[in-house]
Amino acid sequence: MSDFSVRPLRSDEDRAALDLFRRALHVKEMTDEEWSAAAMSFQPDRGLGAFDPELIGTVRSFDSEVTLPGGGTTPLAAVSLVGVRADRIRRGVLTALMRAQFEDFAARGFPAAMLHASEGAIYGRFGYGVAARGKSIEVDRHRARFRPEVPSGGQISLLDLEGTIEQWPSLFDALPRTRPGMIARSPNLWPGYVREVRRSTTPIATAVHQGPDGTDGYVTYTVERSHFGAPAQLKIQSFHYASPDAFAGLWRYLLSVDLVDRITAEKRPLDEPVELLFTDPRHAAVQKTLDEGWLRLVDVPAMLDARTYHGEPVVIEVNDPFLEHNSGRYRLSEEGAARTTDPADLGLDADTLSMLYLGGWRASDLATAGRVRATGESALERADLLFGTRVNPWCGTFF
Ligand SMILES: CC(=O)SCCNC(=O)CCNC(=O)[C@H](O)C(C)(C)COP(=O)(O)OP(=O)(O)OC[C@H]1O[C@@H](n2cnc3c(N)ncnc32)[C@H](O)[C@@H]1OP(=O)(O)O
Repeated sequence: MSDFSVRPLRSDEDRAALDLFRRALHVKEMTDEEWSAAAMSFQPDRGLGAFDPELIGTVRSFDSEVTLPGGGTTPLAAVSLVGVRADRIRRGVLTALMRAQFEDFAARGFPAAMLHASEGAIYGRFGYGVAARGKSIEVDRHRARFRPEVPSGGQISLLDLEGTIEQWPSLFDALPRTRPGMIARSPNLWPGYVREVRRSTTPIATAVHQGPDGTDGYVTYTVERSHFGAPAQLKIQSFHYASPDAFAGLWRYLLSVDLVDRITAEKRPLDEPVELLFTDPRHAAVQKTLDEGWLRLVDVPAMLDARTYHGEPVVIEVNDPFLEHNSGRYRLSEEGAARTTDPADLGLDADTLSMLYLGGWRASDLATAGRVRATGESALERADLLFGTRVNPWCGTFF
């Protein structure tokens, strides 16, 4: 066990911390020019470093808010840039950084945190769970045909690169965040996206859909092929919409783009019905499903009380060894959530609670995998209904 301490990073240490993170992901350090652009993405005072006395590990976060089941929102700390120097791993550095970061979130009034994980085995021990999953899809453009009842959609207009960059934030912000798990995009996020767009070697296009009440959806994409005449792939990068008309209208547009063979999208909501647009649903194939958002309930009682529930009450017993003050029994009902001494219907660990919380998994399925311990079938049936949501959770923003 090495000796190290954790403290907030000073702003003059931010560049070294970002380079440390990049090296941990096997990416080269930044040039001066890259750093001056990257620095704009940093929310001040949100980095932590581990020192021995050199900088050996780092974590960062920025302020956001997340949509909850029932439509409410709550402040969320979005966690990113997690890395430990390769010669200092597996000595508890990340564990110490996670602990300090949760203390910081509690002090700042963030009851929940979210991240996208580089590997699936890292974060469960800290109470993060796969709260949202996404699917990668591929549409065969030459064979897919729209079913007759699919809405025809409204008017589509294309933005040029500068229009995309300028209008992107307002396009995103104007659309409702309808799914549990969707987060607000901090102004700090956009410079990073803009850098990627400008660096892209293929043109990035944004198609905007106009419904009866104005803009109600957009899709950003690029088309790639290895050489002229080779099969071309249209890659969807962002796709947000507020109505079935916009969803169908944008898909109609995508299939109309010339010189394209396949259309692909990654990490789309699991229940987004792309295949149901086509006469043969197999022409929209699901390639894989992946974790899309890892959630941590930092303040379990506050978060349990912040979402809505349906049906008969359930008492859960939460085991949270990393944030022990969250452990205990909670009664969940349509009236809300409160600590209780009543006997528990279900027992589960904090990471599993995160998986249930946004409605992305059923308690019954988690019980089948041994992640939920239930007193009986009726407890599971009640819990399935209680935690269930109308639509699947989805974060929809990479950070
Ligand atoms: C949100 C994001 O930014 S995701 C990006 C995460 N960063 C990376 O993937 C970069 C490369 N990896 C790293 O920098 C480091 O290996 C980290 C950050 C993943 C882990 O840091 P470490 O300081 O080694 O973690 P720490 O020593 O605290 O490990 C705690 C426990 O988690 C386990 N663990 C840590 N990383 C991993 C992993 N990648 N796979 C499996 N288990 C892991 C350890 O074995 C240890 O288990 P134990 O308590 O049973 O002994």
